[in-house]
Amino acid sequence: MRHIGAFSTQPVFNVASIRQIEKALFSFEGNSFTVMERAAQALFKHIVTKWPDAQHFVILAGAGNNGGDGLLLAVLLKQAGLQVLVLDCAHSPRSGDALRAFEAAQRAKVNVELFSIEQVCSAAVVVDGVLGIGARLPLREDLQCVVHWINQTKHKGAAVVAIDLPTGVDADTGYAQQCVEADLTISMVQLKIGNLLGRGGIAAGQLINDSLGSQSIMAEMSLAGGQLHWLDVRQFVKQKPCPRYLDSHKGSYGHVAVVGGDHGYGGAALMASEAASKTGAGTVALLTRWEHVTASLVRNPNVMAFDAQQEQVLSLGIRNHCVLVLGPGLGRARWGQQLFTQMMALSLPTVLDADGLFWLSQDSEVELPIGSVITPHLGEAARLLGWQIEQVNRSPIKAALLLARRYRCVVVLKGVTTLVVNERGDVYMAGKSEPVLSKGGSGDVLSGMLGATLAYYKDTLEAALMAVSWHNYAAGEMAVHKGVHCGQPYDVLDYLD
Ligand SMILES: NC(=O)C1=CN([C@@H]2O[C@H](COP(=O)(O)OP(=O)(O)OC[C@H]3O[C@@H](n4cnc5c(N)ncnc54)[C@H](O)[C@@H]3O)[C@@H](O)[C@H]2O)[C@@H](O)CC1
Ligand SMILES: Nc1ncnc2c1ncn2[C@@H]1O[C@H](COP(=O)(O)OP(=O)(O)O)[C@@H](O)[C@H]1O
Ligand SMILES: [K+]
Repeated sequence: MRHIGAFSTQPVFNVASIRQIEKALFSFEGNSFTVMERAAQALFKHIVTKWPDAQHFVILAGAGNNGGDGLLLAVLLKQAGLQVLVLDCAHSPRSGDALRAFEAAQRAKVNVELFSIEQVCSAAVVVDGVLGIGARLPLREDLQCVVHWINQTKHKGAAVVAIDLPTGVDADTGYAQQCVEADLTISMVQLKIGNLLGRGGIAAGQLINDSLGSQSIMAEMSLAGGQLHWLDVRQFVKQKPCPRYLDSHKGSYGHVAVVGGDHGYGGAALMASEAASKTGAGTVALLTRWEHVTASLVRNPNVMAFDAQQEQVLSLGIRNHCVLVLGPGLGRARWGQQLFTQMMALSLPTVLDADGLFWLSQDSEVELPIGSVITPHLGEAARLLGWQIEQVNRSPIKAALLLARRYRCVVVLKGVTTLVVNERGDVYMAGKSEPVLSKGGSGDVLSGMLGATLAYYKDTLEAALMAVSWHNYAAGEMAVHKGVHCGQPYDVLDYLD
């Protein structure tokens, strides 16, 4: 556990660290098979708790220890008087604990058949014990058939449980081309990156981690990849994004200046400024094209709207100790470029988003002001790094870390699960899939929210985590009330209270 402000987060590990923890756990317990037995008990407990009426189970078991867990689970289900069939997917001989588990299943007279794509399945629950953290991708062709069969079975109505992680997901990155789509994933020992990020985060379904007793031995271990954290958005939002106190005034909550909105893109700047205000900034100014000033005043009279080209705007709209949100709708023409240069020269903590990131990528000399945050999506991160988008998709943590070090700032790498990373190398993963956010404008709202939290919190990382969590959580609430199609990016702001 790590504490950020009043909140705790869960540690997440790469495969190398999980192997280290497992090794320590095996030596603490005296042998590894005991741990596999405990894994099977944990699986049994979680599955019968979730599906108390299920009578019929099918378990797909691979050659490794993930299959071993599945085989021992089959023994427990049989002993409980339930119907269970193991479909054997091992195309190499079993050894070690996996072999012992297979022998235990045979002794218990568990029904084991060789997997065939023609197999008809009427089970209520199908368990994926094909591959765990030992998987090397791409999947061999026969295992691709197994994955396809499991997903087809799910479409016919069975519930799917993945042991440790869905087969087909890369445990170190969450990347997958074809993978099992689980309803429930029971992660063993500790959370892995692949349980949370990218395709892996979606394919996991509901995620439970069972530490199998590893918690107590981890305190003394120094682990590679120990800087990774999972943040439960629901826990973070117990505190309002910018909590208000009784003896406060507008100056207590800081000033945010949103800069952007070239011709055609006024909406982006309007949404960002509205977001800053509704998130709780004390005062908000919008510096935009004069054509957008009236629209802003009509929609949000609380936001001071200025023509960015007027000389005196700098003294009116931008104040000492204020935070800038630079980029929403800034555009890639001369107007945007000039504003970018002018604003960077002020050395104020800045949220750099959208076209602000474009201008950043065009100028290798720029140094970001202290306390700044950049908010790229995968494409913007790829442009800043000179990578292909697919490269960022496959290695998002590496990409975010490189950006945080290069620009000496906090990086919010946006996606279904968003990464928040600082220069020191702390990595936070936050958010669950909210397809209602997959609409132009969602990023603009987030950048405005970030402006407000950055003005409020002393700690830049905490500010970023607060905005990202609230954005994701409020989107979920908004989707319930307005629907995933009708809900608009700015509607998120009605669910912050
Ligand atoms: N006592 C134990 O050993 C414990 C094991 N655990 C389980 O063990 C798993 C790790 O076990 P393993 O290290 O045996 O790894 P896996 O069970 O993930 O699989 C390794 C096997 O799959 C094969 N394989 C890998 N990639 C493949 C591909 N693309 N196509 C075809 N075959 C492929 C390998 O050659 C090897 O035979 C964890 O995920 C977890 O489920 C945990 O439950 C903790 C306790
Ligand atoms: N399916 C999704 N699940 C969760 N969050 C999402 C999803 N789709 C988009 N988002 C979030 O919405 C925002 C989109 O930002 P961005 O791509 O910059 O949009 P825009 O530039 O159009 O405003 C990000 O915060 C991203 O994390
Ligand atoms: K699995």
